[in-house]
Amino acid sequence: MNHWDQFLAPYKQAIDELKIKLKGMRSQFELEHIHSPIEFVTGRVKPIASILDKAQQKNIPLDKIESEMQDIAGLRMMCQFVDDIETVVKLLRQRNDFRIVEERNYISNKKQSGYRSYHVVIEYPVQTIRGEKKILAEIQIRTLAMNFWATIEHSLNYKYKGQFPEEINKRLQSAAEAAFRLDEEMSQIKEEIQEAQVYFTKNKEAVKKLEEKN
Ligand SMILES: Nc1nc2c(ncn2[C@@H]2O[C@H](COP(=O)(O)OP(=O)(O)OP(=O)(O)O)[C@@H](O)[C@H]2O)c(=O)[nH]1
Ligand SMILES: Nc1ncnc2c1ncn2[C@@H]1O[C@H](COP(=O)(O)OP(=O)(O)OP(=O)(O)O)[C@@H](O)[C@H]1O
Repeated sequence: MNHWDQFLAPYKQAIDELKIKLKGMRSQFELEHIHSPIEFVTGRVKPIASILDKAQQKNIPLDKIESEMQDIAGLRMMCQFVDDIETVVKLLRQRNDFRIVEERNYISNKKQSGYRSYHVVIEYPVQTIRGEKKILAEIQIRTLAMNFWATIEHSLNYKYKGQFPEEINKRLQSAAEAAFRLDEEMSQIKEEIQEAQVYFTKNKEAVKKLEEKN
């Protein structure tokens, strides 16, 4: 096994386990027919090239990566409404399978780029054949609109390496503003949307039961 495979193994295990656990939270809401504050969950282990780039940019020596790079294991929890983010954060704070080491609120303090999200850094214990290993993981909690903007901006960042032409910069700022307004509009009609979703889920279940009968 090469050095990187060995180093990344507990991070991969943590992502696999946490994806199941966080998706499990959504299933529990569905089972009880209550609006789930979690729409979907994704996770990834940071690519090696990206770990090395970041270590170089932030002057992190290789033997400090483990303790200083918080996003080698990264998860994202997407929500329909801004209010749901707080609900999700509260649910994370209640859990006892990891410890929260830091929270960063880029919703009340949006970044200069226009980026909005709530970040929770956790210390997660991975059980290995050589005993327990605690690793850091970053959970980003955001609405679908915040995620849309961040995904597009991330791709453009990759292309322009952070140096956007003025025109693109302006468009990104106005798109961030539009995403913010979209979140506000959706919050205004939240109740209506949720009622429609419950109605839709119940209808879907009734059809399924009928199909099973026939
Ligand atoms: N698309 C996009 N994503 C961002 C932006 N800022 C932060 N992120 C995401 O959030 C992660 C880092 O979160 P931060 O809380 O800013 O972490 P940090 O250690 O202060 O800064 P980094 O050096 O960016 O890791 C990044 O790896 C991205 O996934 C942004 O302006 N645009
Ligand atoms: N917490 C996360 N959960 C899920 N996916 C993520 C998370 N963080 C980043 N990603 C995604 O993983 C892929 C690789 O990301 P990478 O780590 O190179 O980017 P980044 O997070 O912007 O990194 P950096 O902090 O080094 O700028 C990208 O598609 C990115 O959107």
